[in-house]
Amino acid sequence: MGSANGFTGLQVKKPLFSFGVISDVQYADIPDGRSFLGVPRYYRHSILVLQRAVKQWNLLNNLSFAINFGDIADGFCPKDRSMETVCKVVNEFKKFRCPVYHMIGNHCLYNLPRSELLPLLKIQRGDGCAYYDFCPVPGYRFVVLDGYDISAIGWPPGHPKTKQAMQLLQVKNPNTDKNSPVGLQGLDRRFLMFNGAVGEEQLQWLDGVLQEATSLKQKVVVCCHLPLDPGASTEEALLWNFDEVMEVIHHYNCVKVCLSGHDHKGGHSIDSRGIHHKVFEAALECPPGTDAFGYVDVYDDRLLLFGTGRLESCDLYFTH
Ligand SMILES: Nc1ccn([C@@H]2O[C@H](COP(=O)(O)OP(=O)(O)OC[C@H](O)CO)[C@@H](O)[C@H]2O)c(=O)n1
Repeated sequence: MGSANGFTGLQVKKPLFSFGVISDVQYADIPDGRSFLGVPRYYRHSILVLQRAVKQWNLLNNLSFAINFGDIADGFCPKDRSMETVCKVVNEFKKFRCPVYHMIGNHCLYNLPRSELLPLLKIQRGDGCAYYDFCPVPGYRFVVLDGYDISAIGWPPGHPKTKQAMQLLQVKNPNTDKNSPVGLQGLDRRFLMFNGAVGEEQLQWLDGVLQEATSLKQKVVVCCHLPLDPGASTEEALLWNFDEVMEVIHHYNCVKVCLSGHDHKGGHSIDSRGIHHKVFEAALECPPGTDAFGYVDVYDDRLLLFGTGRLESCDLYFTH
């Protein structure tokens, strides 16, 4: 049996399908810098990581699609170069021979408004939201959440969703700089302007999708730029209403794995109901010559993640 951890048995079973993964490319044509916490960021090198990812995915020749977990261009990109920068990264993804499913992150929204960003990423719902689902095979469904549905970034200033987000931040974060977690305790440290929430309509949509998946006996993989479990992520990176989303997910047995980005160091946990949460290591934080991308082999009872470089391989065996 195959294993992402390098252990192999006698029988090699073919996966049902496979897909590529990469997160937080955050490319910009600017000198290297550091995160707020001092972690080095290699803005020009990150697109080389993406190029090597696409090369690997094409060479493998057995992937059905790839998923980009968001933040394709960095917020420090000069605003008059945002469009060309986002297009440059999207064009690298287009060199992959199969479909690429994108999701939006905070840095995407620092660069472009939703009205310009979503058509480039081929997310075309028509209402400005960026959640959707797809079925690569009849037995599996992927749900892509819009973690910035309720957000202080990305919607126009007077938009009801901007107002809702600002009201929540006003209550939850007393700091003048709403990106600062200073003084916030424990899980409350997630109430930062660079995070967001899944809105009521999207929660109802998620509930409907999981109900349908259950009746069709489909296994579900939930994808979101923002992590959904405190065990897999720092508190500062969590979706504001991760608890409400997980309440919907835990109502059903169909969700086996949740995948995300945003917390650049990566992480893994198994939550109280046995669901795996994997946070992908960021392409942006790979020192020159190193990588962070991978691919996933999907079976009936597990996902095997094969990471390259800083993206850690792991076996995600379903517990139910
Ligand atoms: N403790 C912090 C962290 C960040 N900021 C400021 O918030 C803005 C966005 O931060 P940034 O690190 O660029 O966001 P990423 O999406 O790249 O990374 C995700 C986080 O690391 C998750 O933990 C930026 O203006 C920062 O300076 C802050 O004020 N205080």
